Amino acid sequence: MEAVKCLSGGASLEANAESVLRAITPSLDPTRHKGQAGKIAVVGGCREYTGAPYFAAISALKIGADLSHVFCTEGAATVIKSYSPELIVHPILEESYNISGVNDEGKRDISKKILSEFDKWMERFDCLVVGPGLGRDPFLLECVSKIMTRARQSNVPIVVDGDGLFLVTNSIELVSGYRLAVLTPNVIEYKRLVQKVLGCDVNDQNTHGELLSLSKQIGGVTILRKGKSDLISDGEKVQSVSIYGSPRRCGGQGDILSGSVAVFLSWARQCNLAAERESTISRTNPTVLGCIAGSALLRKAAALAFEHKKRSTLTTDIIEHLGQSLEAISPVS
Ligand SMILES: NC(=O)C1=CN([C@@H]2O[C@H](COP(=O)(O)OP(=O)(O)OC[C@H]3O[C@@H](n4cnc5c(N)ncnc54)[C@H](OP(=O)(O)O)[C@@H]3O)[C@@H](O)[C@H]2O)[C@@H](O)CC1
Ligand SMILES: Nc1ncnc2c1ncn2[C@@H]1O[C@H](COP(=O)(O)OP(=O)(O)OP(=O)(O)O)[C@@H](O)[C@H]1O
Ligand SMILES: [Mg+2]
Repeated sequence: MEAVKCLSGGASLEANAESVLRAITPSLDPTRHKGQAGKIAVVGGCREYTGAPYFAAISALKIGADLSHVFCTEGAATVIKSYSPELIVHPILEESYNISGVNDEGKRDISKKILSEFDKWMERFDCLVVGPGLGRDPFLLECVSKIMTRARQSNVPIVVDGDGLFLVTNSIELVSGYRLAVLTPNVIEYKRLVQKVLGCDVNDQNTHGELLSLSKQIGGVTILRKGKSDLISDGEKVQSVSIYGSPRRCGGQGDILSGSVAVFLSWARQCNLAAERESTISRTNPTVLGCIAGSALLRKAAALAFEHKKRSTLTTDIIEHLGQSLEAISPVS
């Protein structure tokens, strides 16, 4: 059966997400060492937000990544560490309010130090997630721009979400033409991107054409437009994931998605390299496969959590169902 079918024109076809999940999820081979199932880093976590980076990073582990790091501000680090001992937390980012008495030269030194701390780790990561709970502090965002540029130079894939999209929308050159970038905008983030990049308002009469144009205009980055159905495009075609999820719209579900996409795209890249037979999946862009798999798994976990918790379903309940949802599709043999 063809796992991924799609049309290149004005329509999208529902992706066969279960086949994608089965094809890219690696077996638990005893010869594999720690790290081979994925090393993910989330860049996010500031004075206001500690939940979002935690949701993204812990989701990556619950799906099956081996190591999950968080790069955040010092204040956020203690909080995130106390949520979970599983996460490796680096308190390296700085916000303006914390360095208000420092002159320009001092700020340049701090920025250099942040980058060199990050550099020690970067080449080890299979994917970065930039943005969950990052905040919008100008000094912090300037440092994160440099981190993204460095990741790009090293060909590390980047999933951009939340405040990372605020940064990228205002500095589109950070991702423009980078085929290993994935943008995961919600309704508002998508609207801002369309306005900035295409110079017009969102056109609900031409959803697919618009998504294709947006992706092409940014040089073929993959875009996952979140909504009632998730729409995914790398500028070649549009695919959708509409599996029934949950009617609860509690905050944090997008953060689960960004951590999940990071893991699945890393797996899809490994599996593409190893693929010998000419299947539809092996010919599909791994960033697109990662989006299809992440969207489908989140929706299945949300449906299961809702079955149990109904109106009181929270993001943490959905995270607890990620493993069970993946097991139902791709069981450990
Ligand atoms: N626990 C945590 O730490 C969490 C932290 N998070 C982090 O927060 C940061 C900012 O992210 P964000 O998504 O809140 O900001 P943004 O996109 O500017 O939206 C702001 C406003 O847009 C509106 N709005 C939203 N959806 C809409 C819709 N479908 N249709 C219509 N309107 C809609 C809505 O406006 P309102 O209804 O309040 O008028 C909303 O207030 C980011 O870093 C993220 O990672 C979150 O991940 C959550 C969990
Ligand atoms: N109207 C909807 N019906 C069904 N599922 C939806 C709907 N809107 C969003 N979703 C699902 O919830 C997931 C998160 O999308 P959402 O728009 O809530 O992201 P977000 O605003 O970035 O979330 P966060 O609060 O984490 O920032 C999407 O992958 C999508 O599958
Ligand atoms: Mg979000």
